[in-house]
Amino acid sequence: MTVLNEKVTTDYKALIQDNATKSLINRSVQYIKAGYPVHFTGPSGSGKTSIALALAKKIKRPVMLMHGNHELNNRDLIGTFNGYTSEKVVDRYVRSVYKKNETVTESWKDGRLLEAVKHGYTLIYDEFSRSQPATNNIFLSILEEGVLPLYGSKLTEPFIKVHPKFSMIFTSNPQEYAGVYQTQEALLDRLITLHVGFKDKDQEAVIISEKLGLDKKAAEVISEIVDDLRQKFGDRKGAPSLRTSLQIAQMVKMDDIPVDGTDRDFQQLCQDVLGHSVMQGLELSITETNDLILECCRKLKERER
Ligand SMILES: Nc1ncnc2c1ncn2[C@@H]1O[C@H](COP(=O)(O)OP(=O)(O)OP(=O)(O)O)[C@@H](O)[C@H]1O
Repeated sequence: MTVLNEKVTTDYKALIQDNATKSLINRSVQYIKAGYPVHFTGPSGSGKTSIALALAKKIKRPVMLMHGNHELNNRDLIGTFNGYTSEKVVDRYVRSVYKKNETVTESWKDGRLLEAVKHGYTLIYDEFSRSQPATNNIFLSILEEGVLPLYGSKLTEPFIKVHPKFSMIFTSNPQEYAGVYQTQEALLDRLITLHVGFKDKDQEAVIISEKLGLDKKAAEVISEIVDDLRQKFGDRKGAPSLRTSLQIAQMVKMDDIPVDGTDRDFQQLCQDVLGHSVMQGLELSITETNDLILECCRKLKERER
C-alpha cells in the first residue's frame, strides 16, 4: 500500500509545467472540486502519472496511489480478514480455582479503496484499465450512489458512505496497448476524460534541461533525435517517449558522455536506450534498427555539451 500525504516533499522540479500543462491541472482541480473524477489518457510516457500526482498535490488531501493490474480484486480494494488474534487469560489467584478465558477474533485489514473512501483521501488509480472491468464495477457504486458496497467482507454494514472529501483521478493507456481491458461505457461516462499527448521537441528539450540541469543545447540534440525517430512511427504505438529522452540525458550527465551525434559512446547509448522500441515498433531487424539510430545521430551537427 502506498500512502502519500502532504508531509511528503517531492522534488519541486518533478513536473515542469508549460502553459498547457498548468491549464490542464487548473481545469482538473475545478472538475474535482465540482465532484467529478478526472481521467488522463494518452500514450505511455506522455506524463499522465506525473500530472495526476501534481493535481493530487493541489487538492491538499492525503493521496492514495493504486496501480491497475489484472489480478486486482475486491480483497485488495475493500479489505480482507488476514488472520486471527487470540487472547488468553489464566487466573490462578486462588490456588484451588483455575479460571481460563480465551477469545479468538478475526483481524480485518482495510483495502486501499475502503481506506481512501473512509478518510476522504485523493485516490490516484493509475492505469486503471489494466484491471478487469468486473473489478472496476465497484467504482460505479461510488460514483453513482456515493457508497462503497462491502461485498463479501463479512462486515456488519453492507456499505459505507463515501467521505465528502474523497476524490478520484484515473489514468490509462489507450485501448490498443497490450494488457489493457476495454473499459465499460458506464464508467467512462462518469469520468471527465482529458487527453495527454507527447509534447513537441522544443517543449521536451526544456523539460529535459530543467529537470536534469542539462545544458539546453545538449537537451535539444537529445529531444531532436528522439523526435526524429518518433515521427517515423506515424500512427504505430510504442514510439519513444519523453521517458526515453530523460534516460539518455541522465546517462549523458552521469557518465560525462559528449552529446555529439558522431561520438561512438553517445551513438551506443542511443542505440541501447532506443533500440528495443524502434525495432519492435517499426518491425526492423537489429541491424536496420542500429543503422537507423546512427543515421538520426549523424544527421545532427556536432554540438557543445
Ligand atoms: N512535464 C514534465 N516535467 C518533468 N518531467 C516529466 C513531465 N512529463 C513527464 N515527465 C517525466 O517523464 C517520465 C514519464 O512520465 P509519466 O510516468 O508521468 O508518464 P505516463 O504517461 O504516466 O507513462 P505510462 O503510461 O508509461 O505510465 C517520468 O520520468 C516523468 O517524471
